[in-house]
Amino acid sequence: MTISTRGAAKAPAVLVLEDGRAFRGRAYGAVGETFGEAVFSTGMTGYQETLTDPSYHRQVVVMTAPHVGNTGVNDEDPESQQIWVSGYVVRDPARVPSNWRSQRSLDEELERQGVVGISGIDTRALTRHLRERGAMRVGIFSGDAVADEATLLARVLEAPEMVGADLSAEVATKETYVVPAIGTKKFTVAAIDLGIKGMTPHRMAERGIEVHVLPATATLDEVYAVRPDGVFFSNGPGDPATADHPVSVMQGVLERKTPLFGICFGNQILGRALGFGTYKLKYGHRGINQPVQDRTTGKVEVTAHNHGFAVDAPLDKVSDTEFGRAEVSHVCLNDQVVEGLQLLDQPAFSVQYHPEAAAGPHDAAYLFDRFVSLMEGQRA
Ligand SMILES: NC(=O)CC[C@H](N)C(=O)O
Repeated sequence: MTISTRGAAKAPAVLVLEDGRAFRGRAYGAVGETFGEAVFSTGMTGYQETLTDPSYHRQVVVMTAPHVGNTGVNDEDPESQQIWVSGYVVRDPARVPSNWRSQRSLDEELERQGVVGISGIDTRALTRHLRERGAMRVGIFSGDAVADEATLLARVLEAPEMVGADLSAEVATKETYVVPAIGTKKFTVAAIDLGIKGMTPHRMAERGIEVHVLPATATLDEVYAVRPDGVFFSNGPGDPATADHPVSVMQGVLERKTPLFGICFGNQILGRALGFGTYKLKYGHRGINQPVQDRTTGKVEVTAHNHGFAVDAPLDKVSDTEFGRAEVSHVCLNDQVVEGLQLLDQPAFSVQYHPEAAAGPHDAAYLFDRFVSLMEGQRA
């Protein structure tokens, strides 16, 4: 076996936060420069699913797990056609990937896709900094891009902020495509792609749903042209306060009382469609072990998260909205953030986290069955 020396051969690199704090390490993946919002993920597995989740577009992901890349990269696990993170930060990359499914190393894959990363920095110190000061803009510079810190800081300060970013159209499909039902087809769902992960239509297909995945720009007429039994709004990058078009399409779906399900960005859009606000969390929830309570059953589930914004809805009362009574159905037990909404007078609900999570945990998979029940109820 050849022990790779790639990591050792890599160029010096520096990570500069917008408040001036800097960390020095070595290049990881592509050499060059990149910018984004610095966020940390606490997942110890599932790095391929993280990297290819379109919701991470324009974010530089800091892995709190110290050892990343151990199982290499395969062509089966990605959630989309490409890596979407704008940069990647790891403490100690695996020098030798080891897994029967591995086809190449993570370092090679990042390089192949032109994703600039940095390794060998104190990711604990960086994470604590982000936890105390909040998510902020960052730049990673390696090779010829390295310059004095004042120059690099000025470049970071020129990069766009996440607040106010309207990004769904940049990551969503341009053309409608269909994911066929597995086995007997029972339902048709129109899924609005705001940055959808591949596993989401798959989880529906497993339940006999034929999924028509529509571009983010789809109109209400285009949604109803597929004659849907249910409408789904996906996860996606950016600030939900900018998502005016999907909000108005969703309001049209709610007026028609078609069964509706939303995940993550889709939950924020339901919040807005009902008249609630959204706000930016200090540093967000990203990882695969977040405790959420389903208040409709009292059960606690361990769940996968990736959100930097949240819905501002009252936890302690039923709200009267334009579309009838609504309540907070799920809440995060770490910080009481709203993690789900449901309407009481019509078949619509959403969650802020990821029941489709390919890398697990799968505690929340029942939510897809809930969506099926709503569509069954409509037919009865
Ligand atoms: N995964 C998502 O859909 C994220 C939604 C939104 N971009 C947020 O950060 O909160």
